[in-house]
Amino acid sequence: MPSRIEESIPSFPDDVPTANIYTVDFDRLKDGDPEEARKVYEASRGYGFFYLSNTHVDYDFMFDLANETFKLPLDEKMKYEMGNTGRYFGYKMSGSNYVDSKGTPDQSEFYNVSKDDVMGNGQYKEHPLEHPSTIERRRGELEGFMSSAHRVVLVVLKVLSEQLGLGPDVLPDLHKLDRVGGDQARVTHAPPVSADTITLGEHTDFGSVTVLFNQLGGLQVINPESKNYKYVKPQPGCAIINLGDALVKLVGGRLYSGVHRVVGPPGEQAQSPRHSVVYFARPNGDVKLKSRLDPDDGEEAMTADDWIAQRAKLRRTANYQGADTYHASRGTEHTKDSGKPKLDKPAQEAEAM
Ligand SMILES: O=C(O)CCC(=O)C(=O)O
Ligand SMILES: [Fe+2]
Repeated sequence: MPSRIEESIPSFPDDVPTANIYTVDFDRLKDGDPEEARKVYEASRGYGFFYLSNTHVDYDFMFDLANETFKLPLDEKMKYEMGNTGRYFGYKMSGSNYVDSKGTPDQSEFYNVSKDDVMGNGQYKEHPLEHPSTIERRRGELEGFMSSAHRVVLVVLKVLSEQLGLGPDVLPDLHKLDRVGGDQARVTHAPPVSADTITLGEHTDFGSVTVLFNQLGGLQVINPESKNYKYVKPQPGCAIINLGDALVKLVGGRLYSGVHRVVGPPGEQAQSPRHSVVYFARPNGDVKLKSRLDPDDGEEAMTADDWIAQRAKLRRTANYQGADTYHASRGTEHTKDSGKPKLDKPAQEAEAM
C-alpha cells in the first residue's frame, strides 16, 4: 500500500532509462514460495537489486524524522558529526565525503542511527548515544523500524543461504539483532539540484543487505552487462533491497553487490528536496569476512567492524590524498570477490541497454 507521503509527490518521468528489476512479495517469500525465492537469487546474481512488496515495515515516520532533523541549524547537527576516523554513527555534513576519483565533494547530508544504541545492545545499554531531539524522542518508533527491517533481512538471508546450499541458518546466524555490529538506520537529504548533479557518489554498500525506502527518483544502478546507469524508479509501497560487499565476501563472490549512485531527481521531480530512509544490515561486528563456501581458502580476513571503518574513513574528504585514496575506498566491485553477475532476464520486455 502506498504510504501517506507517497501519494502527494510529482510523478517519475516515463522517458528516462529505468532498470528492469524483479518485484518479490515478502509474505510469499517468508512462507517459502519457491518462485519468490528463485527471483531473489536471480536478482542477487544480476543487478544485486530488487523491489520487495508487503514488507510490514512502518517507515512514514522516518521521513518526518528526516525532515525535522535536516531543518535543524547546522551548528546543532554538527554536535553529532561522525568525524574522520572511521566512526560511522551520527551526522555527516554535505561535502564531507567525496564522489569521484578527483575528490569532488558530495551534496548530501545524512544521519546514521546505530541499531545497538536503539536496541540497547552491549555498551549502549548503559551508555546510549546522544541525538538531536527529533531523533531522541522517536527511540520507540526506531526500535520498531529496526526490528521489522531486520526481520526482512533475515528472511532474505535465509533464502540466499538455502539457494547457495549452505542450509537455512548459516547467513542469518552471522546477523543477530541482539548482538553488536555496525547495523544502522539512515536518513538522507539532498537539496533540489539538476538531474545531472551527483549528490551521492558511485559506490557499493558496505554491509550485507540494504532495505531502502525512497519517494523521489535519483537512485541509479549500473546495468552489470552494459555498464550503463539506469534509474531505479521508486515503486509506491515497495522497499528497494540491495546486497552489499560484506555479504559478497561471505559467499566468495557468488552474489553481486550492485554499483549505484544518487543524482538529482528527474523530470517534474527536479525542484524537490530529496530524502531517503535506509536500514543497513551488516554482519555482527566480530564476524570475519571470509567465504563460508570456500573453507579451505586460507586468506586472512578482516572483521565486519574493521571493514566498515576502513570504507567510511577513506571516503572522507578530509582523508582524500588523490586517486589512490579513492581506489582504496572502493568495495568488491573491482576485486576478485566482485562476483560474476548474471543479469536477470525478467519476463517483462527486454530493457534497452
Ligand atoms: O538515496 C538513495 O536512494 C540511496 C542512498 C544510498 O545508496 C546509500 O545511502 O548508500
Ligand atoms: Fe548505497
